[in-house]
Amino acid sequence: MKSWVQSLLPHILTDKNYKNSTPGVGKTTLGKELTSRSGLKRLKYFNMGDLAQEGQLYNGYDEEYDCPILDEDRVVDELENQMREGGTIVDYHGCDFFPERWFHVVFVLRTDSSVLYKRLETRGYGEKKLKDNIQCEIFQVLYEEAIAF
Ligand SMILES: Nc1ncnc2c1ncn2[C@@H]1O[C@H](COP(=O)(O)OP(=O)(O)O)[C@@H](O)[C@H]1O
Repeated sequence: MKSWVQSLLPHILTDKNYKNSTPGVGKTTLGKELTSRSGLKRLKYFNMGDLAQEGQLYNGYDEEYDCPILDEDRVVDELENQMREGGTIVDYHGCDFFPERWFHVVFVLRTDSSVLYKRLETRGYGEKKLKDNIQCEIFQVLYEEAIAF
């Protein structure tokens, strides 16, 4: 994934597995809701942001966007065994560095730009990060990425 896109977006839904979208569109909310409603054959939920933080799966820091840079190879290594089992929802903003064989379906969540703006503002995003994320949503960057996946 291009680093500027990676830094813009904090989180993909991946039985084989689901996920893909701009921050603030509702991936975490929906992912957890799906997991809680999945009954006895319960789906597993992985939030890539949390996973990366727990394992410190970073290979640098992006000063411009004030966020750590994900070490994609280590993330793939970390998830490989879990993904082989299936039944997993992966919550992340992009999908292009994940092996295609991991997923049955990728969902791209979308939110009206004005709603998204307020949500990201509430998160305390700086002006540049806020503006770039909104532009990313308007220009459908992650949607296009998912289509090409
Ligand atoms: N369907 C929805 N309707 C209204 N608010 C929502 C909905 N989904 C999420 N939200 C709210 O939007 C904010 C961002 O949701 P979140 O799930 O954290 O997004 P993401 O994981 O994509 O960053 C949260 O405050 C959440 O409560």
